[in-house]
Amino acid sequence: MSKPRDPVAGPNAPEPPFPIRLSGPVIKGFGRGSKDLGIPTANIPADDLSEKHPELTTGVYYGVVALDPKTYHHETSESSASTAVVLPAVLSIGYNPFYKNTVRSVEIHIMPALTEPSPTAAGQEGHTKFNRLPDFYKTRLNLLILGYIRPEFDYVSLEALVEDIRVDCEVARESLLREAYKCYLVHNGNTSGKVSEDRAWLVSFD
Ligand SMILES: Cc1cc2nc3c(=O)[nH]c(=O)nc-3n(C[C@H](O)[C@H](O)[C@H](O)COP(=O)(O)O)c2cc1C
Ligand SMILES: Nc1ncnc2c1ncn2[C@@H]1O[C@H](COP(=O)(O)OP(=O)(O)O)[C@@H](O)[C@H]1O
Ligand SMILES: [Mg+2]
Repeated sequence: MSKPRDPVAGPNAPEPPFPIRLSGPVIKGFGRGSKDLGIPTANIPADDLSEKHPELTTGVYYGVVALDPKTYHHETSESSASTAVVLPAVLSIGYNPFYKNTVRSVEIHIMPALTEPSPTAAGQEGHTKFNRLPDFYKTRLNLLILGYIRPEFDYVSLEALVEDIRVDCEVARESLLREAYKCYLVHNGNTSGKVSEDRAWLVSFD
């Protein structure tokens, strides 16, 4: 048996180089996320990543995302149609060693709001059902990466890869529930200037 993973990742407040801003239209990947793994990932272009963010090494990260409300309407949103909803996310940047890709990809799995029960919590009956939204290809996506979880690995089986991504979702969730991270997801009166600035960038789609 491998040893259990830490329930949270990274320091108690984001430290440089985080938060890192990434943005792009949602593009087609290899079509494996939903079909093979049952885990949809919104892919965004990775072309100018090494030039713009040389500090971003391959690996798994957590953060927060917003989708352009002009083309994506969140079903359960209480906000008006013109305000983007901010949701927690877990993402992988790299070559997916299990699939031996030759190009780097940025793939984001959007999780339910932290106020909702986690579909990926341990000890649930049967197969894990990962969060699924209506498709939003071509929609613009803004992402603030807030912390690093682990390197990318190769796996002995598809099941082992899926189980590690399930744990990544739980680690991301627990990490984002800390006050200095939660403030990116929910407004509270005393957010600092820098957090408000990053949040304003996150939900702006011109
Ligand atoms: C949180 C997260 C962690 C991941 N970790 C790994 C990993 O360690 N090794 C790997 O080969 N792929 C990893 N992946 C990538 C999956 O293999 C990938 O999402 C899948 O190949 C779907 O690709 P597609 O969008 O091109 O269809 C990870 C994906 C996510 C969302
Ligand atoms: N929770 C989610 N997180 C990310 N993408 C999702 C989610 N739910 C549905 N999607 C949709 O599924 C697509 C990704 O599915 P995936 O099987 O990874 O295909 P692809 O290989 O084209 O990226 C996204 O582009 C998006 O439109
Ligand atoms: Mg994908």
